Amino acid sequence: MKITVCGSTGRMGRAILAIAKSDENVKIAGALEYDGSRAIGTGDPVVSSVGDLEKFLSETDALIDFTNPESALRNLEAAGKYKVPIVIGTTGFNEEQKKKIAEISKSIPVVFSPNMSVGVNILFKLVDAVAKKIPDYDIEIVELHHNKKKDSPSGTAAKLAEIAAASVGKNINDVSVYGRYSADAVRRKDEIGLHSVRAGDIVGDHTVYFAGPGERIELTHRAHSRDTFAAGAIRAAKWAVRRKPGLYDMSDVLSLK
Ligand SMILES: NC(=O)C1=CN([C@@H]2O[C@H](COP(=O)(O)OP(=O)(O)OC[C@H]3O[C@@H](n4cnc5c(N)ncnc54)[C@H](OP(=O)(O)O)[C@@H]3O)[C@@H](O)[C@H]2O)C=CC1
Ligand SMILES: O=C(O)C1=N[C@H](C(=O)O)C[C@H](O)C1
Repeated sequence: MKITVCGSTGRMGRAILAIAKSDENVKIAGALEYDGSRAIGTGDPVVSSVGDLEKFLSETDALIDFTNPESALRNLEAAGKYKVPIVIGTTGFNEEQKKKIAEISKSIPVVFSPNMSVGVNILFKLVDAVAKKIPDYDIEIVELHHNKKKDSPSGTAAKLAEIAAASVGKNINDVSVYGRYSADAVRRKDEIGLHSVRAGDIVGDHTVYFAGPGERIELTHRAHSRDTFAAGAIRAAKWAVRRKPGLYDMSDVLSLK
């Protein structure tokens, strides 16, 4: 399978290329960076401009994107034009951008997930199960990431909150609270709080708290290495090339549904 990676010199792009190089079933068709990046023309494989994406797509079985929401949408449109399946690991999309992703997935397979690790996708299931059993317990989510991360809360924390809210019969837009900085920050009963820590080189930790009278449950996932996300992205790409057009996530890839 031939893959092209957008955001190839980023933290995730480098991890994906390293894993792809050690997989005899994967060939790297393209390693792309934004037009004007100092990385262009350097590296092994040589980094090319995303401006040439269409040229690479004709030789690509699956595109993998770990960039930012704006460039991911441009790359998705090109993938749609060339009918190339795409794996989107990028996070931080707004509702309108998510609608665009859903629209283009009518013509190509799109695997779109804020977290490609096996463990976090199991955590999604655990949170749903626990929330349904104890819907009256207070739910709070804390995520920790490295000090270079742009979006907050993490895409994973946002998804955990969405799942927890739906599991107790709420819409996350009605109950989410981001941090608490106020002289009047007393918790409302149905709030779901999301809190972000940015420090050092933390790869990514997520904890969901369920707190009730005299006790609490903490469900925590800690990523030790970006390899877990990178391996998941490559697994998703291999899976996507055998699928019909549609919007999929890692629970489809991992058969967790
Ligand atoms: N789904 C998952 O499992 C995971 C998702 N992520 C998400 O992936 C995204 C990337 O994370 P990370 O690798 O840490 O971030 P980085 O900033 O390290 O990497 C992003 C890369 O994309 C490059 N880039 C920017 N614009 C373009 C463009 N138009 N075309 C091609 N490349 C471009 C950046 O270049 P430059 O730095 O020069 O701007 C950079 O090299 C984030 O949204 C993050 O939240 C991260 C880990 C796991
Ligand atoms: O930016 C990161 O690093 C990560 N981003 C993803 C997110 O926003 O959820 C996944 C992972 O936690 C690492």
